[in-house]
Amino acid sequence: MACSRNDPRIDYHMDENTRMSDKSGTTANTVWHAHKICRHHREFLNGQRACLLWFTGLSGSGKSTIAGLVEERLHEQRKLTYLLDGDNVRKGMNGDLGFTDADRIENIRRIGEMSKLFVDAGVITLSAFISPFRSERAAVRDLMREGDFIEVFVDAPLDTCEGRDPKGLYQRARSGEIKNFTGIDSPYERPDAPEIHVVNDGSLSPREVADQVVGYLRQRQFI
Ligand SMILES: Nc1ncnc2c1ncn2[C@@H]1O[C@H](COP(=O)(O)OS(=O)(=O)O)[C@@H](OP(=O)(O)O)[C@H]1O
Ligand SMILES: Nc1ncnc2c1ncn2[C@@H]1O[C@H](COP(=O)(O)OP(=O)(O)O)[C@@H](O)[C@H]1O
Repeated sequence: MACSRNDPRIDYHMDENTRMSDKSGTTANTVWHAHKICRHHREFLNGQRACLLWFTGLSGSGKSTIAGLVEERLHEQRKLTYLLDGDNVRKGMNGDLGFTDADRIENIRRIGEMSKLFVDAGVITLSAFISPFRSERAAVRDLMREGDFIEVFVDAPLDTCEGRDPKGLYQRARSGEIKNFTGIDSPYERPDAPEIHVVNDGSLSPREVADQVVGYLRQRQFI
């Protein structure tokens, strides 16, 4: 399917929002290069509207499970997706970061920038990270174009998460073996106004919860 420069469905103006943020000012002597092929061309090619689904919640709340099921549903509908997941990213690009507040802030900053690149590639991006601080989630939202950032609060009570404890981390945090564990001795700031708030306390199956997220995407015509 060709994408000509006369296609009325495409906004060919350079997207200001594809510029990387520079809070430190260290890129003052670099100049943004506007390439001919932009996000809109890639979305056209992919036959979809890109967005960022940002899953936040306690460890064990079900972020990975729900995000994975949502991705499967999208894949079945021939949508191009990519799922960035806390444990996986920390094994690679963010392998140098731990769980102090400062490291979590840097973790989310890098993931926000990376998510933005995926969205710019025209991909429906799913990012599943505890992302415990409101200010960092707001910073990622600010990186994105209005309407592209969909915050999904995976809400499960701490005692439910602790009861699941699939990796035995809560037990180790309670015994003091792991420090700065979210919900134990490190804070989790609940979202004030997430686009999607799913309660994943076990009263619904993961599939039913994932359906709520897919329903939102359908209702808002992302898919
Ligand atoms: N101290 C501490 N606190 C919270 N979580 C811990 C900790 N140490 C290791 N883990 C494991 O790391 C996963 C969370 O990584 P994230 O990158 O999502 O965390 S954060 O957003 O930077 O807060 C998290 O994965 P999930 O359980 O999938 O959330 C844990 O497996
Ligand atoms: N709705 C649910 N009902 C029962 N168990 C669930 C539900 N959602 C997730 N789980 C289970 O809870 C555990 C933690 O889920 P996970 O997706 O790894 O959470 P997170 O990524 O937030 O740490 C897993 O063992 C998963 O199978």
